[in-house]
Amino acid sequence: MGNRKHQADQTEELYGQAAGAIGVIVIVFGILAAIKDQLGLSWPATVLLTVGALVALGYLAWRIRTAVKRLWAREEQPAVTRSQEAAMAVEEAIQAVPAHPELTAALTTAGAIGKDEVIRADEVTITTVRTGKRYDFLVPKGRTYADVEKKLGNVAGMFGVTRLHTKLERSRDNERRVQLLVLDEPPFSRPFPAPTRQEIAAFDGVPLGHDVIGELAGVPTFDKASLLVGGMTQMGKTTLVNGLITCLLIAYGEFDLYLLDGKLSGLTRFEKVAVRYEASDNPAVMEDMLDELNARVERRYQKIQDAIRNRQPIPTFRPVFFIVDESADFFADDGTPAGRERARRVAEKARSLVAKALESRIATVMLTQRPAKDAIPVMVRDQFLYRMCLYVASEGTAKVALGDTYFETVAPINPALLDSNIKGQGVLFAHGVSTLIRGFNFTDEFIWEVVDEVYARQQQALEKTPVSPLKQAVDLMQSKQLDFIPTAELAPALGITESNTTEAGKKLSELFGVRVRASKGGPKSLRGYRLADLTAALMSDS
Ligand SMILES: Nc1ncnc2c1ncn2[C@@H]1O[C@H](COP(=O)(O)OP(=O)(O)OP(=O)(O)O)[C@@H](O)[C@H]1O
Repeated sequence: MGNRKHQADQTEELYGQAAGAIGVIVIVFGILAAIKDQLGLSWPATVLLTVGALVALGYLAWRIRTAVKRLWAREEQPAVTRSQEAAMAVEEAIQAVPAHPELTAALTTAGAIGKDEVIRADEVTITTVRTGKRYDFLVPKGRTYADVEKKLGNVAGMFGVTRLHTKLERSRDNERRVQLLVLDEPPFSRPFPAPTRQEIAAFDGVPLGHDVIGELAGVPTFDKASLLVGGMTQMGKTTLVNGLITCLLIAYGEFDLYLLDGKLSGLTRFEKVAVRYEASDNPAVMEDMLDELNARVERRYQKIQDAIRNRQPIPTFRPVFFIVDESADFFADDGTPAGRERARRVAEKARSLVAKALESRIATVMLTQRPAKDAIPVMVRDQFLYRMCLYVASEGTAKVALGDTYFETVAPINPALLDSNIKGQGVLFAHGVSTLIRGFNFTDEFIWEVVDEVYARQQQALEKTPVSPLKQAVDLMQSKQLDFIPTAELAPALGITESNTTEAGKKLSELFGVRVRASKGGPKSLRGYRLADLTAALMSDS
């Protein structure tokens, strides 16, 4: 039934098409006849001419249609095409250069680079150094060294080590370059030999210790800077500061050293070359030293003001280092009203001194084994530009030494995670950068040799100073081998005939022209002068 209907439909269509064809032929024939009639041509010529004209018209229509299409395409497509082209180019480039599998996986998982980014294998160099491996590579375009620095803890984890096992260095030539050191074993598992004089002298700044690969590390300068060192007892603070003073004596040029040895014997090796050395844990002694140094600051500021007023260049002052071992004791009070008042004064004077170090070139180094919140007043702590923390039991204690916001800084190192059995290691935080270092442990012989050399230099300089009442006093004491001379004995030697000791003291002060600390000394505890103080006054410029 369906078949028969289909056949009927086909026959019907055939009839329709035949009728249409007959119609078209009749029309064409009519048109050709009309043309023939008009042009007076023969039948073959009329047919050929008409076909030729129709073909030419069809070709023209085709040309116009393609031209219009191309024009539209050009207007609509460029943005899409270009971005597609760029994406294809990137993809091709990525496919062309293989990614470094280890670094790419570590950095993407750590979140230092994006999931769709890679570290190109041809931009990675891996070198084996004596303590581990150094990866030198470029982060993808649009990223910088800081992206890795911010995630250093996570990156270390990806290498199966801790933040303590890593060291990151930035390059001077390219913001994208990262130099990542990954240690094979915990830092400072093996001691590094103490540096030679040449190495210390060649260091660009003041070295404080070795870094984890055994290179010298420290601070660029102590000009306009002070250092606070915290760490639990027996962790190596005193050894570290002995190393620091030794390095300063070797390479920092001429400077005045004021030492307050709260541990009584921690800094004694340097007494010979110090302008003032006090072995005491008495806050009164601290206050007296602070008064002396603050007076120096005042004199220096006076000179700066005078220079500015007179439109003269600002004088360059001789650097001064005030080093206080076990400083927390000096801020403690004995519970009495007088003790509390003194503690308040000491804190204020210390704050003032550290704050004013900026222009007066007086740098303070304070060490404390009790970096508890109240051990060193916050107003004093806040003034230190450089911070160092050796092993402490908790992150909270580390914050006291390194600053309350330390753990929010870039790539911090937690001192509570240090191995307390490896003495002298600590976190140095300077100019926003944390470096794990281990202080030098110089032999006594090395330190004595350096001290003796500096002492000899100081004596030579002393001999060359022009004759003055101060110089006469120093010469007199040296010739008599006296460490202390009572006022009553010194005054007549310098031509003062006053018999009253107080008056004689005043006249001596006028004669010296600078403030020299008079103190009690000698077997009878008489008022007089110490050789160290007279020498210091003679040597110091202000
Ligand atoms: N860098 C180092 N290398 C090897 N040994 C060190 C180092 N630093 C310190 N030590 C050793 O650690 C011990 C403690 O050192 P030091 O007296 O300097 O510590 P400290 O923190 O000042 O102690 P305290 O606060 O109790 O006075 C000493 O025996 C010292 O020799």
